[in-house]
Amino acid sequence: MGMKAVIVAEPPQPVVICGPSGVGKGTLIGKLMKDFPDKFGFSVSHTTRSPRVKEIDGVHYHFAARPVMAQEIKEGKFLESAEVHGNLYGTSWAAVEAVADAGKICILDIDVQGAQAVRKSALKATYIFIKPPAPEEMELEKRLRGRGTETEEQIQKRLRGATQELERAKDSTLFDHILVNANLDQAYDDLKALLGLGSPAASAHFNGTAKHPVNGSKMSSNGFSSSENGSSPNGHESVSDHFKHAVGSPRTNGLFLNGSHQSKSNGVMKLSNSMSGNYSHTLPILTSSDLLVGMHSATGSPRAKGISAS
Ligand SMILES: Nc1nc2c(ncn2[C@@H]2O[C@H](COP(=O)(O)OP(=O)(O)O)[C@@H](O)[C@H]2O)c(=O)[nH]1
Ligand SMILES: Nc1ncnc2c1ncn2[C@@H]1O[C@H](COP(=O)(O)OP(=O)(O)O)[C@@H](O)[C@H]1O
Repeated sequence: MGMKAVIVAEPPQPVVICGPSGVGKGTLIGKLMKDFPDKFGFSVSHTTRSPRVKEIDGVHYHFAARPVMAQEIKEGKFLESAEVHGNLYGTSWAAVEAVADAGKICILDIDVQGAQAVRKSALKATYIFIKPPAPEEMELEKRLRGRGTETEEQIQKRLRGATQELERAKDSTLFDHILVNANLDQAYDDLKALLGLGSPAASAHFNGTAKHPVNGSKMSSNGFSSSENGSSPNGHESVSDHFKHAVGSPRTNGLFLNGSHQSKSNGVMKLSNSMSGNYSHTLPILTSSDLLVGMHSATGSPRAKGISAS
């Protein structure tokens, strides 16, 4: 029997996390990154807003001057960008590729406009909206004040934005899952379940399109810079096979793409030999049109073109 080259199956598609300011996105993502550092990678966005005290350039955000970022957006370096609360925010292609190249699942913390743009882009992803418990605006205000990172004016801007985001998410077909962050521990467990971490049953709807509201109740913690202890939750070992074998997902340059690829193509594509599993070749990235060929073909379709044994 002949050797068959297949596209390496890992990692599965990126996860887009949205939700109003103060709902706990950063906190939940921080926990996920801390408990599963080898599995998830954070897409470090660019922003023109000023860093908060504990924020580190290149870790939480790439803090950028507006003219520089605006220019880079023009040059096509961004997968999406949006004006949020009076500042520019954007996801660079490099940010998601860095995570994909590391073989990890990319987590994007972006606003609803960003999520809509990603939906329209070539990147294939799973979309989760995080909601506060009722009364929603009051809870957000309490959390934002508790976080203590914004001025009064900024808090007001965020609350106005929150009302809009909650409204937009309501009837939206954009999100695959809606998760209520009432109790933090519960919400984190729910998030892990949605991501297929924990119970095999949970992973089944990871790729589903049905809305999946999940509830919890209350508690608090910090985001990335939190001082939570290092104990990992249960479920670490029972990571679903879904994460190890993303069957049939087209992968180009480390990314899962839907339609036409917009920019960038200077990386390498990892291929593995189906006989040996983890044995991998690299080949120069193909052109966009080459990448589209066979995108919808099943796993295992031979992609012999350009393979160079390494
Ligand atoms: N479109 C888009 N939104 C982003 C990006 N990075 C962050 N955001 C969103 O911008 C909003 C403000 O983020 P941030 O300034 O960190 O404030 P916070 O939400 O109050 O913690 C949030 O809704 C983020 O999800 C990005 O790269 N693109
Ligand atoms: N379930 C929760 N209950 C109460 N407070 C929470 C909860 N989740 C997060 N927080 C707190 O709310 C504040 C905002 O959370 P953060 O993660 O910064 O939100 P976001 O990134 O969505 O703006 C933080 O001080 C955080 O500790």
